[in-house]
Amino acid sequence: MPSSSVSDRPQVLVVDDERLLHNVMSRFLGRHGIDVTSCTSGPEALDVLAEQPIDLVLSDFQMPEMDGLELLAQIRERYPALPVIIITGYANVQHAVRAMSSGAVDYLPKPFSTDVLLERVRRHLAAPPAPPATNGKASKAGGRGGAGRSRAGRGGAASAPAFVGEHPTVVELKAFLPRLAGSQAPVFVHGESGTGKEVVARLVHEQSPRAGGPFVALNCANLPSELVESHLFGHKKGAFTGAVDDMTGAFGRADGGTLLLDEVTEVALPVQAKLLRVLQEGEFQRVGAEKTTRVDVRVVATSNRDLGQAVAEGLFREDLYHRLAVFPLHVPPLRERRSDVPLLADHFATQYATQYGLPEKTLAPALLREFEAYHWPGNVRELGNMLHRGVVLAAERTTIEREDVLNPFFSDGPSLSAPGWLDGEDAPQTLADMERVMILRALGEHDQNQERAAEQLGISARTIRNKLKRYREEGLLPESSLG
Ligand SMILES: Nc1ncnc2c1ncn2[C@@H]1O[C@H](COP(=O)(O)OP(=O)(O)OP(=O)(O)O)[C@@H](O)[C@H]1O
Repeated sequence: MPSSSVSDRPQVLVVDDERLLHNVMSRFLGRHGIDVTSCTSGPEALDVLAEQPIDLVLSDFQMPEMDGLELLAQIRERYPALPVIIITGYANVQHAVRAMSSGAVDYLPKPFSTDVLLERVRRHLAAPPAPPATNGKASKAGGRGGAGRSRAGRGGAASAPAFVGEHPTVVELKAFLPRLAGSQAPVFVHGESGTGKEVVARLVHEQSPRAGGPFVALNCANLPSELVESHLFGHKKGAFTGAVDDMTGAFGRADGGTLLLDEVTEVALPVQAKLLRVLQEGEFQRVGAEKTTRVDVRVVATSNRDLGQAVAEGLFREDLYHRLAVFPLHVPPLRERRSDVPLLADHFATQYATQYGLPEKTLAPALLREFEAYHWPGNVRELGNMLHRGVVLAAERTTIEREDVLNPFFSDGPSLSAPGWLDGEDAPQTLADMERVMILRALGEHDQNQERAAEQLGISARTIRNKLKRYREEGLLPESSLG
């Protein structure tokens, strides 16, 4: 069993009942400067954790004595900040979702390549194992100490964006990112405004070998047409009236890193030809320059238009489409992942309370229910804005009430009426679903007053009570809305 004799190397604990895997992992990770301690069961793992500092746990999901989830729960309790990666069966999305929602930082579907293993392990450790001077000491000093390593303190992770969400589509998207991030290929992120496309683009950068390089974002939709080229490629002094100095464009600034081209479909056709050239040849000409400039830039492009459709409409070059859409990703609208609303609401409540130095807050249960039924045309951005407002107006209170976010003075208040609530994948599929959504909405609108909600719906309050009881028994009400 490898020991922690080289104390400033990262220490990984592998828990798996397959011994063969131990040898492979410890030899492979050892060659990359990471020490591995292995054991074959959950109870043994807890003993190891009590005795020696560990920076990350890799545990199998299925084990005879104590399964990976049970071990995860024990670790969360004893060492809340210690990162745990769960190894799941191939394509077992349910296991993956359960692992992530139980607090695993990641999951690794079997079989995995050693490259993927190393990439995941490195990502979740405090810092890349090399150079050693930046790792070890600091990570050990701030190490477990009985409560695991601080997640926020893990190198790079503090500044890394978090794509909050546990809906299966979000879990799958997040699991897919590291696989494409390692390549050089362009990524195209499609999704409605405010769904988190830029967050995804930043994650691609953070998880790529370019993470140490610049991340430059350029919104192509906001640029005056005559300046698009300058902003993209830069210009020479005197290239046109107003070009009083040399200017480095976005491609130049992103050299060695990642360039986000937001709303790429808004770029005019002639400029699209130049974009194609940079993507194909890695070189471009600054406006007014004779020489070409070479750059090493990874492009992530986003749009809320369907690229294929933009091509069909003649707005977007087909060859550029094929260049960009090597990895086409779709970020679903929030109404198609409503189960993430409580989590996101919590995330923003904490974020803004911390920002303003206000007490921690939760949403009034009735308001949360309304949020869960709302169709969120502005997606996550809209939810974030509502919480920003709610936190500020709730001020010293610890509960955000309906009036805090839906004040009649606000242009979007006082109702979270949802004309589009029948749209989207999460929309009610059966009459029973629809009935449930309507009952919950009516209760939300009437401050949980069952008599008034019943009156609005033309049913008796007793029916509402009975239905609520059944929804609870069938687990159709989120925990958060039981209060
Ligand atoms: N899953 C998420 N977790 C945490 N914050 C999120 C998430 N998704 C979006 N946000 C936040 O919501 C806001 C909008 O996200 P973002 O700018 O990435 O959306 P977008 O799809 O790029 O929008 P647009 O198309 O309008 O540029 C940002 O403040 C972002 O940090």
